[in-house]
Amino acid sequence: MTTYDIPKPTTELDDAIAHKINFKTKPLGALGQLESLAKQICQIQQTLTPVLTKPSIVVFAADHGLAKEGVSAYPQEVTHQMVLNFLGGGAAINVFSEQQGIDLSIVDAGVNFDFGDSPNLIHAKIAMGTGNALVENAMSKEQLTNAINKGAEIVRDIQSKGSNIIGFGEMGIGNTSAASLIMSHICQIPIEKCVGRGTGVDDDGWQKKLDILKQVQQKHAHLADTAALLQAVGGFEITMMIGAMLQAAALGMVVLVDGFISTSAYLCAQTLEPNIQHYAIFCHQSDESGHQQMLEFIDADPLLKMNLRLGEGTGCALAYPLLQSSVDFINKMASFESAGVSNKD
Ligand SMILES: O=C(O)c1ccc[n+]([C@@H]2O[C@H](COP(=O)([O-])O)[C@@H](O)[C@H]2O)c1
Ligand SMILES: Cc1cc2nc[nH]c2cc1C
Repeated sequence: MTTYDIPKPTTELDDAIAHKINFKTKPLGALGQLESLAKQICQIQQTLTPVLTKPSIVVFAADHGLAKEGVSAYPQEVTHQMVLNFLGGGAAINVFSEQQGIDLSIVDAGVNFDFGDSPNLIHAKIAMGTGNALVENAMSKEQLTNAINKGAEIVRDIQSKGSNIIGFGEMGIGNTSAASLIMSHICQIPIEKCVGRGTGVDDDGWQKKLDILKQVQQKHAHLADTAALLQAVGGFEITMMIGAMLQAAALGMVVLVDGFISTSAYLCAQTLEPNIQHYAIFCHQSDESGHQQMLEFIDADPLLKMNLRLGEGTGCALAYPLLQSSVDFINKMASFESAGVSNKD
């Protein structure tokens, strides 16, 4: 599997960054998490004057063979119907990204539908959905490689148009099942702690989902590495997102991670290239029950906790103004010296 050379940002500017933040006109540390965010963005961009240019959100969409086992509260055709909704401008992510001035692209990574051309649609279909992981591998090795490479190519294109910050969203009926299986394997947490209600299955639906995912785990009991895991149970949107996240970090972009599924892709990316952690910002803690433990596993400090469980990159769009505030305060706030305010001794 292709991997990317992601440099650890140098620590050369760390003292100057800390000094700049600490001497703003505020009690020491009083801007809380906004300060660590500003520091991280300065480190990523290796500057004391960071900028966010052409913020972008990419929604990767795909269908899952496992959906036919009844692991979701909604039917599989909702995946393509929601893609049409994204293209028509009517989904939550359309509303929030427009509100924040964020460019939105929708990627057909493997939806079971033939879309025509549309200004915001990127055609990257690997297949009309994955194989049913209960009975076969979700994807072939070649499909895995193609998905990773395509994700990277999409990000290179977005970066070449001037973007230095990119949010990763997704849409795919059944994809909380794939994400739970990924989480269980990488975090070594029993599957019952990783399975949540997704789009809203009831108690019986949750039990059925758990039973099926246990059977999937038995079917794919021996997985050599992350590539084998993705081949066995991954989704095309999740896999393409991994290639995209790795490429974004390799290009020195700010990587915005959304909810449960987006973080499962990040888990794989971090397993492949641990240095991606320096570039990633975790936008929110989803209401999906496993997300908290997933975030704890990677020691992430999410910006928002709003009981969202939508996906689509909505958490990225909602968190974006906080990133803008962190960049603005470090660039625009007066220092004790420039404003003539007395500092503590
Ligand atoms: O982002 C999240 O944390 C999140 C949590 C629960 C559900 N979702 C969305 O719901 C869909 C998957 O749910 P399900 O029940 O079909 O597995 C998929 O389109 C996701 O974008 C997203
Ligand atoms: C309607 C609907 C919208 C979504 N957006 C992301 N996942 C979704 C799942 C459903 C069911």
